[in-house]
Amino acid sequence: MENDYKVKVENVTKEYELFKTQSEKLRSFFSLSKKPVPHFWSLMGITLTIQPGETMGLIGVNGSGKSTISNIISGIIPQTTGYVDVRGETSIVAIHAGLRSNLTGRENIRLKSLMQGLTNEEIDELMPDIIAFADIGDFVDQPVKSYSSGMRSRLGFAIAVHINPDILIIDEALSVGDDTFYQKCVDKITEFKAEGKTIIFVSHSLKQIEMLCDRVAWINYGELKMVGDTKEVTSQYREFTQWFKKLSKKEKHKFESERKSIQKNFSIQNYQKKVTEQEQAANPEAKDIPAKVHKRFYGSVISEKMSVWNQLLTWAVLIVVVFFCLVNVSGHSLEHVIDNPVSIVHPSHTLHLPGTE
Ligand SMILES: Nc1ncnc2c1ncn2[C@@H]1O[C@H](COP(=O)(O)OP(=O)(O)OP(=O)(O)O)[C@@H](O)[C@H]1O
Repeated sequence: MENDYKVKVENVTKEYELFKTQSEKLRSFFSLSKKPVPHFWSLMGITLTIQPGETMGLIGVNGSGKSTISNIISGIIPQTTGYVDVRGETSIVAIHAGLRSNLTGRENIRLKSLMQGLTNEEIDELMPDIIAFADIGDFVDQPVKSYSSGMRSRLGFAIAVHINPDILIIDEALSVGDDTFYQKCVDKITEFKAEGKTIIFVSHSLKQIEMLCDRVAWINYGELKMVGDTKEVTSQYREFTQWFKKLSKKEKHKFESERKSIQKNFSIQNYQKKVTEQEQAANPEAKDIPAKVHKRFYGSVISEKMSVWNQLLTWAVLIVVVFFCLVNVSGHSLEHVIDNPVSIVHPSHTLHLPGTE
């Protein structure tokens, strides 16, 4: 059914600005810098629907955008353009996301559970089960920064499956655990599937994908190359990877740099125009397609740059704060400074250092 979905992403893109320093990033945020910054489009228009109870696999070579789309769906990062509708609570298990390094395992369990809306009493009840599932011994009271990647994954997985999310997103988290833990996770995922939960499963292991997924989406250098039946998509992907492996080092490099160059030079305006034209061709009667496409592209996105109004407001607040600080330091009353503005730079009292007149 068209409307009976758990996750829907339409024409989703993600642009990164490749700043060299933090100050360059800050200057750009306040639109203070005119220096052009190289751009990279990690996603160039992904459209995907995931049904309730479905386990959707995400495959693709390194850097193709699997984690980016998973993070957008789980709300960790915003999309640059496009429509994202997620119906339910998500919980993501990823090697590099979700855990605070300076907090202990136990503190992370509490924090993540609180963020998921659980009460302290519910967390106290769940804590022993989560700790038992993670099976990381005394490390549970150590800061997460001291954990190995396998231990992080164990803890992340244990938390994610116990807080009972509607949508479980597993991003490469099974690849770092040992065999026993891997089996435990597979059993838990199978249990989740049997309960009718929705799962997004990112993996480089086609064996895992084939064992667990109902459908698979192949993300290829920021684009959705193929989506469909697990066997069909994995077989096409295998063909591609076998073809790629046979290339010489130079050919591989050429292929990858051509793809990356497309991602650097992607134009969101041209993409929007293309989508509009395609939809107009499919439905020539409809008059409002450009407006609908525009709304889908920009209707639910948060700008990562400050708008002109916000910039003006920020400057106004800053000026007022500085003014009041100066009035305070000058020692004059506000009325006095308003009547006599120059007095703001002539303090009402002079500091005398000890031993001086
Ligand atoms: N914060 C960022 N700033 C700049 N570029 C980024 C950032 N995060 C991701 N990228 C780029 O976006 C592209 C997609 O990254 P992503 O991590 O989504 O790929 P992936 O398919 O999950 O890769 P892998 O299989 O290696 O985990 C990569 O080229 C990556 O370098």
